[in-house]
Amino acid sequence: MATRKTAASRKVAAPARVTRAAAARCPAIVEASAQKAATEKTKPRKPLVNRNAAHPQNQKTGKAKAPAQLNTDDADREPIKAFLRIRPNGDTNDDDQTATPYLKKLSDSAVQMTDLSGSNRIRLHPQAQVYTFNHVFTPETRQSGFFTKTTLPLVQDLLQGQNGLIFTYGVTNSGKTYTIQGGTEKDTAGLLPRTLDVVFNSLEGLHSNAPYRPVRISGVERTMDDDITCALPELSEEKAIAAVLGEINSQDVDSTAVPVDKNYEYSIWISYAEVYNEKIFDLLSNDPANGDRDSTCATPQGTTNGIPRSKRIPGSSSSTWSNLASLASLHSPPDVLFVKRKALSLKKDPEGGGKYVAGLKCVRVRSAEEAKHVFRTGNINRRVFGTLTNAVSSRSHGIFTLRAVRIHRGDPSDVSVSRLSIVDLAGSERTKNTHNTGDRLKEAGNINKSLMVLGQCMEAMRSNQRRVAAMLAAPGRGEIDIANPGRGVKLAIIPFRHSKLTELFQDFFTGEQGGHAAMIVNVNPYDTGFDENSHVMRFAALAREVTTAPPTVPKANIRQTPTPTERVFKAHKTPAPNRRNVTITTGGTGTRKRSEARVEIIEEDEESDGDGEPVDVLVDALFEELEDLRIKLYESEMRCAIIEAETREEVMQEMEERMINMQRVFAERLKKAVKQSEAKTDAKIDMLHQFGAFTANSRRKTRSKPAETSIESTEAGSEIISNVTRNTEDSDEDEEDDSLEDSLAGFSEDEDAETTYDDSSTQSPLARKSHSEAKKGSSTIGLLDQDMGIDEMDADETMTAGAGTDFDEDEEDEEAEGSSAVTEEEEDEDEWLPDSEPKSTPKAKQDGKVAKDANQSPNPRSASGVMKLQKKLHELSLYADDDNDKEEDEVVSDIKEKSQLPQKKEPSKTARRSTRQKKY
Ligand SMILES: Nc1ncnc2c1ncn2[C@@H]1O[C@H](COP(=O)(O)OP(=O)(O)OP(=O)(O)O)[C@@H](O)[C@H]1O
Repeated sequence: MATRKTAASRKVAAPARVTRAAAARCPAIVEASAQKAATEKTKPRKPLVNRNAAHPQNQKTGKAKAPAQLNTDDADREPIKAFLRIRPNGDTNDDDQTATPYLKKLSDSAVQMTDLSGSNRIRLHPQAQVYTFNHVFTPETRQSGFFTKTTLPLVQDLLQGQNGLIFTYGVTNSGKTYTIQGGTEKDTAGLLPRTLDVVFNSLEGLHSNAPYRPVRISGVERTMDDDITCALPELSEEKAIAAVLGEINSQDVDSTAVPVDKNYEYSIWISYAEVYNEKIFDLLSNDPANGDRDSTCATPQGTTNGIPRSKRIPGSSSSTWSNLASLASLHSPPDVLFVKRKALSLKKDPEGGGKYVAGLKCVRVRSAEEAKHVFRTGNINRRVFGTLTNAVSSRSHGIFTLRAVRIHRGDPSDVSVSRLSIVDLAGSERTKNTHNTGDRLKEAGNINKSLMVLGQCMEAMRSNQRRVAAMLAAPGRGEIDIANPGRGVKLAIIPFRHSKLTELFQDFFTGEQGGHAAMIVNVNPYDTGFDENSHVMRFAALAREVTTAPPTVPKANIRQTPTPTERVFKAHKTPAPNRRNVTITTGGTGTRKRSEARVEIIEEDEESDGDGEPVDVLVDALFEELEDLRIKLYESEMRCAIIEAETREEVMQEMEERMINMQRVFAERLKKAVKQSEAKTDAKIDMLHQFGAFTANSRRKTRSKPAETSIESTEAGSEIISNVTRNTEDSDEDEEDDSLEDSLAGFSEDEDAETTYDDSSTQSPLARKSHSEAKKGSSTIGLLDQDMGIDEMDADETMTAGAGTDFDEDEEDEEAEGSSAVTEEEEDEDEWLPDSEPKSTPKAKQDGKVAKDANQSPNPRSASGVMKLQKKLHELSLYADDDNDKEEDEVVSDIKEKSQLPQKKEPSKTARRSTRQKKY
């Protein structure tokens, strides 16, 4: 057993003063300060004392021993153990089955938390954080395995006379209650029923009948009552109540047993309290003080205790649960059922530094079954008073305490009391997530306040422990002088008193007896509360650094008579009780008629503890102010989140509209560009067609032309074609030349010429169409050629646009002289066709006519044709877009050049005539 070293000095904190800056920031402080000053006029002000150090016995000496948490040089001090339990997904309907957890297990003792929300909000903390624990339990962990690792060592400590504390911490719906109480299915019993099983399994045959019962924190008193127990509901009643409240936990039995010292006999005692709205209530109380016969079940005649009497429930007993049980079986339940309870006060234990709940019922149990029954009874009360108003969430902190009184078999004066507290903390939650108002907001505020204070206590304890460790490490600075505290290490005040929850735990952290502490952090990684969960994780990280005093087994002071104040409440003036209305619905399933009953819950405030402790108004005011600011912060965070969401929505809509507009504009432009491109291509094809028509007319003549002329012309024609083709391809790409396309569209409509060129590189659909039409024209010409007995020319030959220019000129000249084209053509054919060929057959004439008709386009070599073509080329070049201007110009000039080329070389008409004559 570890012995504790004590420091020879202690610190007394300097009285708190209101600074000007603080007063300016916080008017409430000023007000509180004024109140305080008024109080001080009548009563001499006590300095604010570091309660951890202020033990009355120690004040007698000039130098006091250090508080428990200062003994950092003691190797036996151990940090609070922290276990993480990850809840599985999919137990509740509202869970998103496909959600990705934001928690990843890295090892048996580390997890990584990553915010997957993708929110752009500025966070105070990095998005991915690694947290370490003593052990990380995955969702697959079974209740039995979890119990063995986390709670069983504490049960063993309890039976060896050491104190223990285990509490669950986490946001709402993270599995705290499941961890402690268990589920309804087989093998899902929680750690509390398992603890009861193990305790009674281990104490088999070692039960004591000694008349001792535990009092206050760790005292015992001799009791006259042979059998102290509380009134419990009958099993039938319990089932009926379960029908009303809808819950019975798994009835599994854990068969584990731990070794115990057989030199002792043991008696086991249970208390069950809850802290609700910063008030402590006894969950096992069923006596008139908390809910008497007349007040919980009023008769129709008159009133009792100021509560109007309603219908009396036939056959019901006086207790709350029996009334509830009756409610379940009634055909006509009462209109209003009144239940009343009174808050209990905390009193300072004169034998230790901590506080105990005055009047809290402590029930002796002799078997695990009996203990579970008591626990279920307490749970009924907890649900009725605390959670009926919110069926899905625990709104109170449930504190279940098992006390083991050990009496030595050989020495009846060797009596000690150890305790194990199992605490189911209410879910920490933010107001913004629950949208609570009124009573719910107050509840949430109080829950958060007590958890916040718990965190602050941890923080202060950690920092004090660090400072003391640093001080002890420095030579010659091992003492804190009470007379001159400024010289020693300055320790922060641990704000235990600012919440009922921490006040209750104070003794555990700073008391003489010490103990082991474990914290279970419950997390639902599929929940949306990332921020809340990261807050929980940070709390766990903080708690792991806090150490508790090593457990001791001091002998209990045995008191002979019970203190009357613990049994009887003093008559005093209390504020008006707090009233809440709850509607309980029963039946509605199967044959049972559905009925509703209104339950009015009356909660009276506790008495003033009257222990004369100074209450620091300033610190209280600061805490209130802090709470106000916290709520305001949440509200503003919520407003910011709403504004952010709205702004995002607006921006998104605006962007969407713009995109739709852009899409429309681009679609229109694209349509127009396609149209224009096609028109442009058509225009160019028409131009080619004009040359093609000319070629077709001249083809026959070309064959008889001198070889050099033909070659020269062929090269020129090929060049034109390649230029035009290239330009046509380019023009396909050019889709945005509005004005050019418009003009060309008109141009294209005017022309209905056909083309004879055969170039498969043309890409546009319309061009292809024209191409196929041109092919038709070509085949017509081919037919003509065949009919005329001329071999079909190849493509190059067909495209020899300049080959027959001489003869075209002849035609033009002859036209100008008034001769018909047909006659001239015939003449020419007669002139140039070989002698073996028939000069002119009627069919050939007919086909020649057809060919002529098929080429109605203006002849580019006629004066008007050239002018027209030039005009159109000019238009084309005028409207050509900038990008294609150069190429268009090239083509245009090319065509012009080529069209002029023969003219330059053209011999005079007389010369040609003389040439012909010479030939013949
Ligand atoms: N480890 C688990 N395995 C299976 N189901 C679980 C587990 N943990 C929690 N659950 C289920 O999740 C739900 C919520 O759990 P529980 O009521 O224990 O949350 P809580 O943290 O106590 O919430 P509150 O703080 O609001 O009381 C319950 O339906 C419970 O059965």
